[in-house]
Amino acid sequence: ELFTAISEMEPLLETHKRIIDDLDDYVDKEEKRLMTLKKHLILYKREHEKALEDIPNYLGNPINAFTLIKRLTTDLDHIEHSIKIGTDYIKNVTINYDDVKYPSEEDLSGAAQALTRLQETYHLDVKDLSEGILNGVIYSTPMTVSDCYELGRSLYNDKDYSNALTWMMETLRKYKEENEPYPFDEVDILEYISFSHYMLGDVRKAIEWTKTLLKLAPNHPRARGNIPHYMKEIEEEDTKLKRRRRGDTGEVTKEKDPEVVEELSEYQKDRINYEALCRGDMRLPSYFTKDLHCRYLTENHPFLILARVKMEIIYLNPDVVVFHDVLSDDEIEYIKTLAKPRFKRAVVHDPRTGELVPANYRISKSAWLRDEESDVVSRISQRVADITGLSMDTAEELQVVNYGIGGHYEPHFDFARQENAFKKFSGNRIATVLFYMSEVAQGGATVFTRLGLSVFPIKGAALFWMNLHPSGEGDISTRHAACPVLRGSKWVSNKWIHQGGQELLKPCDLEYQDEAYMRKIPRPIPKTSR
Ligand SMILES: O=C(O)CCC(=O)C(=O)O
Ligand SMILES: [Fe+2]
Repeated sequence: ELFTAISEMEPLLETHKRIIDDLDDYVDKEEKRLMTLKKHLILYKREHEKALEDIPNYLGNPINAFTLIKRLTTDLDHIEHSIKIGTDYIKNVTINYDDVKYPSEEDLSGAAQALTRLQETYHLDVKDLSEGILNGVIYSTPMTVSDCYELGRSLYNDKDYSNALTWMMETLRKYKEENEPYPFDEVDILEYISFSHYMLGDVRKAIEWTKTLLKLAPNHPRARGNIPHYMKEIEEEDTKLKRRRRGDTGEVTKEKDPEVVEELSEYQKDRINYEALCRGDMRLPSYFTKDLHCRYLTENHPFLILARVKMEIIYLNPDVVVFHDVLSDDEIEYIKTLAKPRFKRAVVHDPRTGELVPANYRISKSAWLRDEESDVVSRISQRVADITGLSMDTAEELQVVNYGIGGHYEPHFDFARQENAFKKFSGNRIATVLFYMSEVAQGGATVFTRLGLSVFPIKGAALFWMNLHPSGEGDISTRHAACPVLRGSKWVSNKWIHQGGQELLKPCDLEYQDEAYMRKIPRPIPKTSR
């Protein structure tokens, strides 16, 4: 898949350029050929009109007689030849090359889902989006009618009927404004609209739109066939409703399981927080933020006395810290270059099978880098050890990540909740160091859904937090996510530190963590006006 990482999309621009050059050449040749044909045609028409004015006189002129015959013999051969060259040329034109990269249907569907994810998370207006407007600013060329149609179609095929409907309505709006030929027409758009309504359970709307369709195409076989089918469904629904009102449904109504409802609303709450945090629509109360501060980190390692690290405490209990300027631009470029050729689509643990599988809720590409393969990688590991005061003996390799269009990682814990999930490692993931290797033009924040904390990437900085309580139990308040990238390309790398080897070392500010149990986590305040 190319859509899962921006860096993988670069070769597509080369493909695009090649198609542009060849099409340019083709159109040029065709235009010249057609110009010649057109010139002949104009001449013929003019001559013919002249001839019709006075036929005997016209044909009586020997020159006219000759040119007419010529036109119908040799000229005709030339013209036929010219048309034939055209068709041969058309036949031989190829814009499908074997040696370049192409996106697949899966990429199209991934990119379509990414667009709707951005639309939903960042509350984007569909009309603005299709006109290429983001937050009131023009940021790309408007989408064409056919772009909107393909997007709607792809969403429909992915069974996302609600978004398919939104985009088909937008397609219809644009279609009516423009007057150009497309490989689809209004009837096709209307069919998607009515079907989407039907799939969403709104049969009445489905009928309404099918009737609009039938006005344009009275003999449309599917539409005609659907009307009685829809009518029957409405009738059945009405009788069911009447029976239910009379109380003679014969259905056994099950008691709702209160726990299931509870679980769902917890998830929904998390979801609402997640999206609001991604938009930067939450803030922490001032009684809490007043204790946050910046300082130089000089403890943990003698090296730090010489090269002090700028430390910004952005959350207390559990402590979330940003270390500034810990990676240089050169190191970042080096790491990116090393990782790129090894990129694979990020996978997650399937709790049912225990296998690693790609998932829609984690869209990115990543690669793992070992300390032994480069001085830069081992130097970074050493830096993590110096800064955190933790042992790297049992840490994972450096994971380099690039997010694609709308790339994200939905709320999760970095620690494992199953005993055997990290069997290769010594213990659970005690701490995370998340290096930001790029800024992100818009979106792409790291957010902590239970803390109400949004962190927007700063190139060269690292985010650090402990995933486990001192007891070794997972700290559920560390639930976090990577927000969808709205504009730009997001690069990060993860260094996950494990429990093994930390026994004798004192993790950073552990006293604070002990105190944490006593303190209540403040609830973030939603920003009322944006
Ligand atoms: O990219 C981010 O901001 C967070 C990534 C993350 O949480 C992870 O990879 O586990
Ligand atoms: Fe994470």
